[in-house]
Amino acid sequence: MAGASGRLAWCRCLSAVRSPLQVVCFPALKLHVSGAAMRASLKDLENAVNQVKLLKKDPGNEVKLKLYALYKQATEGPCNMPKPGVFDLINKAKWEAWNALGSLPEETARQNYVDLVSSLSSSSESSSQVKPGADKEHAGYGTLVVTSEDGITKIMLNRPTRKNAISTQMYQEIILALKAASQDDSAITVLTGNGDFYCSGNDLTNVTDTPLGGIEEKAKNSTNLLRDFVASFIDFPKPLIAVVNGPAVGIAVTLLGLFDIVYASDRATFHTPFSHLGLSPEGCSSYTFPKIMGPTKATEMLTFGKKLTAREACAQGLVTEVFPDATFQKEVWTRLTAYAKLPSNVLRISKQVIRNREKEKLHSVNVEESSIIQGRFLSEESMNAVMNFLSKRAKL
Ligand SMILES: CCCCCCCCCCC/C=C/C(=O)SCCNC(=O)CCNC(=O)[C@H](O)C(C)(C)COP(=O)(O)OP(=O)(O)OC[C@H]1O[C@@H](n2cnc3c(N)ncnc32)[C@H](O)[C@@H]1OP(=O)(O)O
Repeated sequence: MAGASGRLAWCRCLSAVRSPLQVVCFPALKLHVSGAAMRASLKDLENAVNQVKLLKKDPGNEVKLKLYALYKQATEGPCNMPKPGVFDLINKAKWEAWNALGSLPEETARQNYVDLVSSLSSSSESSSQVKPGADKEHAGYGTLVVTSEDGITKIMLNRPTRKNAISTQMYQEIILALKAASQDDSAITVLTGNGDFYCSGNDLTNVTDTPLGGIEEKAKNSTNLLRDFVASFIDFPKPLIAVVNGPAVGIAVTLLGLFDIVYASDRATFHTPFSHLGLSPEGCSSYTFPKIMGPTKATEMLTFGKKLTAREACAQGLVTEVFPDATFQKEVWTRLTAYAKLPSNVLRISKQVIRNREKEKLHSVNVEESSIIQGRFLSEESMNAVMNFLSKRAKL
Protein backbone atom coordinates (compact mmCIF):
# COMPACT_ATOMS: atom_id res chain seq x y z
CA MET A 1 0.00 0.00 0.00
CA ALA A 2 1.38 3.46 -0.85
CA GLY A 3 1.62 5.95 2.03
CA ALA A 4 -0.37 9.21 2.03
CA SER A 5 2.52 11.32 0.70
CA GLY A 6 3.29 8.69 -1.94
CA ARG A 7 -0.32 8.82 -3.07
CA LEU A 8 -0.20 12.60 -3.33
CA ALA A 9 2.89 12.45 -5.51
CA TRP A 10 1.23 9.79 -7.60
CA CYS A 11 -1.81 12.01 -8.19
CA ARG A 12 0.34 14.95 -9.23
CA CYS A 13 2.15 12.65 -11.59
CA LEU A 14 -1.14 11.51 -13.12
CA SER A 15 -2.25 15.08 -13.73
CA ALA A 16 0.97 15.67 -15.59
CA VAL A 17 0.39 12.98 -18.17
CA ARG A 18 -2.95 14.33 -19.39
CA SER A 19 -2.65 15.29 -23.02
CA PRO A 20 -3.71 18.75 -24.18
CA LEU A 21 -6.54 17.30 -26.27
CA GLN A 22 -7.89 15.68 -23.15
CA VAL A 23 -7.94 19.03 -21.44
CA VAL A 24 -9.58 20.57 -24.48
CA CYS A 25 -12.07 17.74 -24.73
CA PHE A 26 -13.31 17.60 -21.17
CA PRO A 27 -13.19 21.06 -19.69
CA ALA A 28 -15.84 21.94 -17.14
CA LEU A 29 -17.12 25.01 -18.95
CA LYS A 30 -16.48 27.76 -16.42
CA LEU A 31 -17.41 30.60 -18.71
CA HIS A 32 -17.90 34.19 -17.68
CA VAL A 33 -19.35 36.85 -19.93
CA SER A 34 -16.80 39.62 -20.26
CA GLY A 35 -18.43 42.04 -22.65
CA ALA A 36 -21.35 42.71 -24.91
CA ALA A 37 -19.53 42.96 -28.24
CA MET A 38 -18.66 39.33 -29.05
CA ARG A 39 -18.29 37.66 -32.38
CA ALA A 40 -18.26 33.94 -31.55
CA SER A 41 -20.73 33.46 -28.69
CA LEU A 42 -20.25 31.35 -25.57
CA LYS A 43 -22.59 28.82 -27.16
CA ASP A 44 -20.35 28.77 -30.28
CA LEU A 45 -17.41 28.01 -28.03
CA GLU A 46 -19.29 25.24 -26.25
CA ASN A 47 -20.33 23.75 -29.60
CA ALA A 48 -16.75 23.92 -30.83
CA VAL A 49 -15.54 22.11 -27.69
CA ASN A 50 -18.07 19.36 -28.41
CA GLN A 51 -16.99 19.22 -32.06
CA VAL A 52 -13.40 18.56 -31.00
CA LYS A 53 -14.58 15.35 -29.33
CA LEU A 54 -15.93 14.11 -32.65
CA LEU A 55 -12.82 14.69 -34.72
CA LYS A 56 -11.94 11.48 -36.50
CA LYS A 57 -8.27 12.24 -36.96
CA ASP A 58 -5.93 13.22 -34.16
CA PRO A 59 -5.01 16.82 -35.07
CA GLY A 60 -1.50 16.40 -33.66
CA ASN A 61 0.20 17.86 -30.64
CA GLU A 62 0.89 21.30 -32.08
CA VAL A 63 -2.79 21.90 -32.86
CA LYS A 64 -3.87 20.37 -29.53
CA LEU A 65 -1.61 22.82 -27.71
CA LYS A 66 -3.02 25.69 -29.74
CA LEU A 67 -6.56 24.59 -28.88
CA TYR A 68 -5.64 24.26 -25.24
CA ALA A 69 -4.07 27.73 -25.14
CA LEU A 70 -6.99 29.40 -26.94
CA TYR A 71 -9.52 27.70 -24.70
CA LYS A 72 -7.72 28.80 -21.54
CA GLN A 73 -7.33 32.34 -22.88
CA ALA A 74 -11.01 32.45 -23.90
CA THR A 75 -12.28 31.25 -20.54
CA GLU A 76 -9.70 32.50 -18.03
CA GLY A 77 -7.86 35.34 -19.79
CA PRO A 78 -4.06 35.71 -19.92
CA CYS A 79 -1.91 32.95 -18.42
CA ASN A 80 -2.06 33.23 -14.63
CA MET A 81 -0.24 30.05 -13.62
CA PRO A 82 3.31 29.71 -12.29
CA LYS A 83 5.62 28.18 -14.88
CA PRO A 84 5.94 24.39 -14.32
CA GLY A 85 9.35 22.91 -13.59
CA VAL A 86 11.70 21.79 -16.39
CA PHE A 87 10.91 18.11 -15.90
CA ASP A 88 7.16 18.62 -16.03
CA LEU A 89 7.33 18.48 -19.83
CA ILE A 90 3.65 18.32 -20.67
CA ASN A 91 2.46 21.05 -18.34
CA LYS A 92 5.41 23.20 -19.38
CA ALA A 93 4.45 22.87 -23.06
CA LYS A 94 0.86 23.76 -22.22
CA TRP A 95 1.93 26.72 -20.08
CA GLU A 96 4.20 28.03 -22.85
CA ALA A 97 1.42 27.78 -25.44
CA TRP A 98 -0.99 29.70 -23.21
CA ASN A 99 1.58 32.25 -22.09
CA ALA A 100 2.53 32.91 -25.73
CA LEU A 101 -0.95 34.38 -26.29
CA GLY A 102 0.03 37.32 -24.06
CA SER A 103 -2.87 39.70 -23.58
CA LEU A 104 -4.97 38.49 -26.52
CA PRO A 105 -8.57 39.52 -25.69
CA GLU A 106 -10.87 36.72 -24.54
CA GLU A 107 -13.35 37.37 -27.38
CA THR A 108 -10.60 37.06 -29.98
CA ALA A 109 -9.32 33.84 -28.41
CA ARG A 110 -12.85 32.47 -28.44
CA GLN A 111 -13.28 33.36 -32.13
CA ASN A 112 -9.87 31.88 -33.00
CA TYR A 113 -10.77 28.66 -31.15
CA VAL A 114 -14.08 28.37 -33.04
CA ASP A 115 -12.36 29.11 -36.40
CA LEU A 116 -9.61 26.58 -35.72
CA VAL A 117 -12.10 23.84 -34.81
CA SER A 118 -14.19 24.66 -37.85
CA SER A 119 -11.15 24.28 -40.13
CA LEU A 120 -10.28 20.96 -38.44
CA SER A 121 -13.84 19.67 -38.75
CA SER A 122 -14.09 20.41 -42.45
CA SER A 123 -10.86 18.48 -43.09
CA SER A 124 -11.76 15.62 -40.77
CA GLU A 125 -15.07 13.93 -41.39
CA SER A 126 -16.91 13.34 -38.10
CA SER A 127 -17.01 9.72 -36.95
CA SER A 128 -20.45 10.21 -35.40
CA GLN A 129 -23.38 8.03 -36.39
CA VAL A 130 -25.62 10.68 -34.90
CA LYS A 131 -27.94 12.70 -37.11
CA PRO A 132 -27.46 16.21 -35.72
CA GLY A 133 -30.70 17.87 -34.82
CA ALA A 134 -32.75 14.64 -34.86
CA ASP A 135 -36.06 16.00 -33.63
CA LYS A 136 -36.64 13.49 -30.82
CA GLU A 137 -33.23 14.15 -29.29
CA HIS A 138 -33.18 14.93 -25.56
CA ALA A 139 -31.02 17.98 -24.88
CA GLY A 140 -28.65 18.55 -22.02
CA TYR A 141 -26.27 15.58 -22.18
CA GLY A 142 -22.59 16.18 -22.87
CA THR A 143 -21.42 12.58 -23.17
CA LEU A 144 -24.56 10.86 -24.46
CA VAL A 145 -27.01 11.20 -27.29
CA VAL A 146 -30.45 10.25 -26.02
CA THR A 147 -33.35 9.91 -28.44
CA SER A 148 -36.90 8.58 -28.20
CA GLU A 149 -38.65 7.29 -31.27
CA ASP A 150 -41.11 4.49 -32.13
CA GLY A 151 -41.46 3.44 -28.50
CA ILE A 152 -37.69 3.09 -28.00
CA THR A 153 -35.49 5.33 -25.90
CA LYS A 154 -31.96 4.98 -27.16
CA ILE A 155 -29.05 6.01 -24.92
CA MET A 156 -25.94 6.25 -27.05
CA LEU A 157 -22.51 6.60 -25.43
CA ASN A 158 -20.96 9.44 -27.35
CA ARG A 159 -17.22 9.71 -26.78
CA PRO A 160 -16.10 7.84 -29.91
CA THR A 161 -12.59 9.31 -29.87
CA ARG A 162 -12.13 7.77 -26.40
CA LYS A 163 -13.79 4.50 -27.48
CA ASN A 164 -16.74 5.62 -25.32
CA ALA A 165 -14.78 5.30 -22.06
CA ILE A 166 -17.05 6.15 -19.14
CA SER A 167 -15.91 9.42 -17.58
CA THR A 168 -17.29 10.62 -14.24
CA GLN A 169 -19.65 12.89 -16.18
CA MET A 170 -20.82 9.95 -18.28
CA TYR A 171 -21.53 7.82 -15.16
CA GLN A 172 -23.67 10.66 -13.83
CA GLU A 173 -25.42 11.25 -17.13
CA ILE A 174 -26.25 7.56 -17.61
CA ILE A 175 -27.86 7.52 -14.16
CA LEU A 176 -29.96 10.55 -15.17
CA ALA A 177 -30.84 9.13 -18.60
CA LEU A 178 -31.97 5.83 -17.08
CA LYS A 179 -34.08 7.67 -14.52
CA ALA A 180 -35.72 9.71 -17.30
CA ALA A 181 -36.22 6.62 -19.50
CA SER A 182 -37.81 4.72 -16.61
CA GLN A 183 -40.48 7.44 -16.46
CA ASP A 184 -41.02 8.18 -20.16
CA ASP A 185 -43.62 6.49 -22.33
CA SER A 186 -41.23 4.34 -24.34
CA ALA A 187 -41.74 0.58 -24.20
CA ILE A 188 -38.06 -0.42 -24.18
CA THR A 189 -34.71 1.22 -23.58
CA VAL A 190 -31.50 0.57 -25.50
CA LEU A 191 -27.90 1.28 -24.59
CA THR A 192 -25.38 1.39 -27.44
CA GLY A 193 -22.13 3.08 -28.46
CA ASN A 194 -21.26 5.64 -31.12
CA GLY A 195 -18.35 4.80 -33.44
CA ASP A 196 -16.39 1.56 -33.68
CA PHE A 197 -16.50 0.61 -29.97
CA TYR A 198 -19.41 -0.19 -27.71
CA CYS A 199 -17.44 1.00 -24.68
CA SER A 200 -13.88 0.75 -23.36
CA GLY A 201 -15.04 0.67 -19.74
CA ASN A 202 -14.11 2.98 -16.95
CA ASP A 203 -12.21 6.04 -18.19
CA LEU A 204 -8.79 5.42 -16.70
CA THR A 205 -8.19 9.16 -16.46
CA ASN A 206 -11.03 9.43 -13.92
CA VAL A 207 -8.37 9.25 -11.25
CA THR A 208 -6.48 12.35 -12.36
CA ASP A 209 -8.68 15.06 -10.85
CA THR A 210 -8.08 14.48 -7.19
CA PRO A 211 -10.13 16.60 -4.74
CA LEU A 212 -8.74 18.45 -1.75
CA GLY A 213 -9.53 15.50 0.49
CA GLY A 214 -6.96 13.46 -1.45
CA ILE A 215 -7.04 10.05 -3.06
CA GLU A 216 -8.94 8.39 -0.18
CA GLU A 217 -11.82 10.81 -0.65
CA LYS A 218 -11.65 10.28 -4.40
CA ALA A 219 -11.87 6.50 -3.92
CA LYS A 220 -14.83 6.90 -1.55
CA ASN A 221 -16.69 9.26 -3.92
CA SER A 222 -15.92 7.03 -6.88
CA THR A 223 -17.17 3.97 -5.03
CA ASN A 224 -20.41 5.74 -4.14
CA LEU A 225 -20.85 6.78 -7.75
CA LEU A 226 -20.12 3.25 -8.96
CA ARG A 227 -22.64 1.80 -6.50
CA ASP A 228 -25.38 4.28 -7.53
CA PHE A 229 -24.58 3.71 -11.20
CA VAL A 230 -24.94 -0.07 -10.94
CA ALA A 231 -28.07 0.33 -8.77
CA SER A 232 -29.74 2.31 -11.55
CA PHE A 233 -29.37 -0.76 -13.82
CA ILE A 234 -30.63 -3.15 -11.12
CA ASP A 235 -33.71 -0.99 -10.56
CA PHE A 236 -34.49 -0.21 -14.18
CA PRO A 237 -38.17 -1.17 -14.53
CA LYS A 238 -38.63 -1.91 -18.25
CA PRO A 239 -36.83 -4.09 -20.78
CA LEU A 240 -33.26 -2.88 -21.12
CA ILE A 241 -31.42 -3.95 -24.24
CA ALA A 242 -27.71 -3.69 -25.04
CA VAL A 243 -26.90 -3.17 -28.70
CA VAL A 244 -23.21 -4.05 -28.60
CA ASN A 245 -21.91 -2.48 -31.80
CA GLY A 246 -18.21 -3.22 -31.18
CA PRO A 247 -15.69 -4.25 -28.51
CA ALA A 248 -16.73 -3.94 -24.88
CA VAL A 249 -14.32 -3.70 -21.94
CA GLY A 250 -14.55 -3.78 -18.13
CA ILE A 251 -17.69 -2.38 -16.56
CA ALA A 252 -19.39 -2.27 -19.98
CA VAL A 253 -19.13 -6.08 -20.01
CA THR A 254 -19.99 -6.82 -16.38
CA LEU A 255 -23.17 -4.75 -16.57
CA LEU A 256 -24.46 -6.96 -19.38
CA GLY A 257 -25.56 -9.47 -16.74
CA LEU A 258 -28.16 -6.89 -15.68
CA PHE A 259 -29.61 -6.38 -19.18
CA ASP A 260 -32.69 -8.20 -20.43
CA ILE A 261 -31.39 -8.79 -23.97
CA VAL A 262 -27.86 -8.42 -25.39
CA TYR A 263 -27.47 -8.21 -29.18
CA ALA A 264 -23.91 -8.14 -30.49
CA SER A 265 -22.17 -7.47 -33.78
CA ASP A 266 -19.79 -10.28 -34.75
CA ARG A 267 -17.05 -7.63 -34.46
CA ALA A 268 -17.71 -7.25 -30.73
CA THR A 269 -15.39 -8.73 -28.11
CA PHE A 270 -15.89 -9.01 -24.35
CA HIS A 271 -12.96 -8.36 -22.06
CA THR A 272 -12.69 -7.72 -18.32
CA PRO A 273 -9.00 -7.07 -17.53
CA PHE A 274 -9.63 -6.45 -13.83
CA SER A 275 -6.63 -8.36 -12.48
CA HIS A 276 -4.37 -6.59 -14.98
CA LEU A 277 -5.61 -3.32 -13.46
CA GLY A 278 -5.38 -4.54 -9.85
CA LEU A 279 -9.17 -4.30 -9.62
CA SER A 280 -11.90 -6.70 -8.52
CA PRO A 281 -15.17 -7.54 -10.33
CA GLU A 282 -18.06 -5.08 -10.18
CA GLY A 283 -21.46 -4.55 -11.83
CA CYS A 284 -22.80 -7.57 -9.86
CA SER A 285 -20.73 -9.80 -12.16
CA SER A 286 -19.38 -11.82 -9.21
CA TYR A 287 -22.98 -13.04 -8.89
CA THR A 288 -24.47 -12.80 -12.40
CA PHE A 289 -21.54 -14.29 -14.36
CA PRO A 290 -21.27 -17.58 -12.43
CA LYS A 291 -25.06 -17.88 -12.73
CA ILE A 292 -24.99 -17.20 -16.48
CA MET A 293 -21.93 -19.23 -17.53
CA GLY A 294 -20.95 -21.30 -14.50
CA PRO A 295 -18.18 -20.49 -12.00
CA THR A 296 -15.20 -21.74 -14.01
CA LYS A 297 -15.96 -19.80 -17.18
CA ALA A 298 -16.76 -16.77 -15.03
CA THR A 299 -13.38 -17.13 -13.34
CA GLU A 300 -11.56 -17.27 -16.67
CA MET A 301 -13.18 -13.98 -17.63
CA LEU A 302 -13.31 -12.05 -14.36
CA THR A 303 -10.13 -13.26 -12.67
CA PHE A 304 -7.87 -14.10 -15.59
CA GLY A 305 -9.16 -11.54 -18.10
CA LYS A 306 -9.92 -14.01 -20.91
CA LYS A 307 -11.32 -12.08 -23.86
CA LEU A 308 -14.34 -13.65 -25.57
CA THR A 309 -15.48 -13.25 -29.15
CA ALA A 310 -19.14 -12.41 -29.68
CA ARG A 311 -19.86 -16.02 -30.65
CA GLU A 312 -18.12 -17.36 -27.52
CA ALA A 313 -20.03 -14.89 -25.34
CA CYS A 314 -23.23 -16.04 -27.01
CA ALA A 315 -22.37 -19.71 -26.43
CA GLN A 316 -21.86 -18.88 -22.75
CA GLY A 317 -25.18 -17.10 -22.41
CA LEU A 318 -23.85 -13.57 -21.90
CA VAL A 319 -25.03 -12.52 -25.37
CA THR A 320 -28.52 -13.30 -26.68
CA GLU A 321 -27.76 -13.28 -30.41
CA VAL A 322 -24.89 -12.35 -32.73
CA PHE A 323 -25.41 -10.60 -36.09
CA PRO A 324 -23.00 -10.03 -39.00
CA ASP A 325 -21.53 -6.56 -38.62
CA ALA A 326 -22.60 -5.55 -42.15
CA THR A 327 -26.30 -6.00 -41.33
CA PHE A 328 -26.14 -5.54 -37.56
CA GLN A 329 -27.82 -2.14 -37.25
CA LYS A 330 -30.55 -2.93 -39.78
CA GLU A 331 -31.45 -6.33 -38.34
CA VAL A 332 -31.35 -5.27 -34.72
CA TRP A 333 -33.39 -2.10 -35.13
CA THR A 334 -36.00 -3.89 -37.24
CA ARG A 335 -36.36 -6.47 -34.48
CA LEU A 336 -36.48 -3.87 -31.70
CA THR A 337 -38.99 -1.68 -33.51
CA ALA A 338 -41.32 -4.69 -33.71
CA TYR A 339 -40.78 -5.54 -30.01
CA ALA A 340 -41.50 -1.95 -28.99
CA LYS A 341 -44.95 -2.18 -30.55
CA LEU A 342 -46.02 -4.70 -27.92
CA PRO A 343 -48.17 -3.27 -25.09
CA SER A 344 -45.76 -1.37 -22.85
CA ASN A 345 -47.43 -2.17 -19.51
CA VAL A 346 -47.13 -5.89 -20.00
CA LEU A 347 -43.47 -5.54 -21.01
CA ARG A 348 -42.76 -3.83 -17.69
CA ILE A 349 -44.75 -6.40 -15.76
CA SER A 350 -43.01 -9.35 -17.44
CA LYS A 351 -39.60 -7.84 -16.76
CA GLN A 352 -40.48 -7.41 -13.12
CA VAL A 353 -41.83 -10.94 -12.80
CA ILE A 354 -38.59 -12.29 -14.25
CA ARG A 355 -36.21 -10.00 -12.33
CA ASN A 356 -37.78 -8.79 -9.09
CA ARG A 357 -37.01 -11.78 -6.90
CA GLU A 358 -33.29 -11.21 -7.57
CA LYS A 359 -33.33 -7.48 -6.89
CA GLU A 360 -32.57 -7.51 -3.20
CA LYS A 361 -29.72 -9.97 -3.71
CA LEU A 362 -28.29 -7.86 -6.54
CA HIS A 363 -28.30 -4.73 -4.37
CA SER A 364 -26.44 -6.52 -1.59
CA VAL A 365 -23.90 -7.89 -4.09
CA ASN A 366 -23.45 -4.37 -5.49
CA VAL A 367 -22.76 -2.92 -2.03
CA GLU A 368 -20.27 -5.69 -1.25
CA GLU A 369 -18.43 -5.43 -4.58
CA SER A 370 -18.26 -1.62 -4.26
CA SER A 371 -16.76 -1.84 -0.80
CA ILE A 372 -14.10 -4.33 -1.99
CA ILE A 373 -13.19 -2.27 -5.04
CA GLN A 374 -12.78 0.86 -2.90
CA GLY A 375 -9.78 -0.84 -1.27
CA ARG A 376 -8.49 -1.90 -4.68
CA PHE A 377 -8.52 1.69 -6.02
CA LEU A 378 -6.01 2.59 -3.32
CA SER A 379 -3.78 -0.43 -3.84
CA GLU A 380 -0.34 -0.10 -5.35
CA GLU A 381 -1.25 -2.75 -7.95
CA SER A 382 -4.12 -0.66 -9.23
CA MET A 383 -2.27 2.65 -9.09
CA ASN A 384 0.68 1.23 -11.01
CA ALA A 385 -1.58 -0.26 -13.68
CA VAL A 386 -3.39 3.04 -14.26
CA MET A 387 -0.06 4.91 -14.26
CA ASN A 388 1.26 2.55 -16.93
CA PHE A 389 -1.79 3.15 -19.13
CA LEU A 390 -1.61 6.91 -18.74
CA SER A 391 2.15 7.08 -19.33
CA LYS A 392 1.81 5.06 -22.53
CA ARG A 393 -0.84 7.35 -23.93
CA ALA A 394 1.00 10.60 -23.06
CA LYS A 395 2.47 11.61 -26.36
CA LEU A 396 4.36 14.75 -25.46
C1 LIG B 1 -9.32 6.28 -7.29
C2 LIG B 1 -10.53 6.65 -8.05
C3 LIG B 1 -10.94 5.78 -9.24
C4 LIG B 1 -12.16 6.30 -10.00
C5 LIG B 1 -12.95 5.22 -10.69
C6 LIG B 1 -14.45 5.46 -10.96
C7 LIG B 1 -15.38 4.30 -10.56
C8 LIG B 1 -15.60 3.14 -11.49
C9 LIG B 1 -14.58 2.00 -11.47
C10 LIG B 1 -15.06 0.75 -12.04
C11 LIG B 1 -14.02 -0.35 -12.06
C12 LIG B 1 -13.38 -0.52 -13.37
C13 LIG B 1 -14.03 -0.94 -14.43
C14 LIG B 1 -13.43 -1.06 -15.78
O1 LIG B 1 -14.07 -0.73 -16.73
S1 LIG B 1 -11.84 -1.70 -15.96
C15 LIG B 1 -11.48 -1.51 -17.68
C16 LIG B 1 -10.97 -0.15 -18.02
N1 LIG B 1 -10.65 -0.06 -19.43
C17 LIG B 1 -9.50 -0.43 -19.97
O2 LIG B 1 -8.62 -0.95 -19.32
C18 LIG B 1 -9.32 -0.20 -21.44
C19 LIG B 1 -8.16 0.69 -21.71
N2 LIG B 1 -8.04 0.96 -23.15
C20 LIG B 1 -7.48 0.07 -23.99
O3 LIG B 1 -7.04 -1.00 -23.63
C21 LIG B 1 -7.47 0.45 -25.44
O4 LIG B 1 -7.53 1.87 -25.52
C22 LIG B 1 -8.64 -0.16 -26.23
C23 LIG B 1 -8.42 -1.67 -26.37
C24 LIG B 1 -9.97 0.13 -25.53
C25 LIG B 1 -8.71 0.48 -27.65
O5 LIG B 1 -7.46 0.28 -28.29
P1 LIG B 1 -7.22 0.95 -29.72
O6 LIG B 1 -5.80 0.69 -30.07
O7 LIG B 1 -8.27 0.52 -30.67
O8 LIG B 1 -7.47 2.50 -29.49
P2 LIG B 1 -6.61 3.52 -28.61
O9 LIG B 1 -5.94 2.82 -27.48
O10 LIG B 1 -5.75 4.33 -29.52
O11 LIG B 1 -7.77 4.44 -28.00
C26 LIG B 1 -8.18 5.70 -28.57
C27 LIG B 1 -8.11 6.75 -27.50
O12 LIG B 1 -9.03 6.43 -26.48
C28 LIG B 1 -8.37 6.38 -25.22
N3 LIG B 1 -9.00 5.40 -24.36
C29 LIG B 1 -9.44 4.18 -24.72
N4 LIG B 1 -9.94 3.55 -23.67
C30 LIG B 1 -9.83 4.37 -22.62
C31 LIG B 1 -10.17 4.26 -21.25
N5 LIG B 1 -10.76 3.19 -20.74
N6 LIG B 1 -9.91 5.30 -20.45
C32 LIG B 1 -9.33 6.41 -20.94
N7 LIG B 1 -8.98 6.60 -22.24
C33 LIG B 1 -9.23 5.57 -23.07
C34 LIG B 1 -6.96 5.96 -25.58
O13 LIG B 1 -6.06 6.30 -24.56
C35 LIG B 1 -6.74 6.76 -26.84
O14 LIG B 1 -6.46 8.10 -26.47
P3 LIG B 1 -5.27 8.90 -27.17
O15 LIG B 1 -5.66 8.99 -28.62
O16 LIG B 1 -5.22 10.22 -26.49
O17 LIG B 1 -4.03 8.09 -26.96
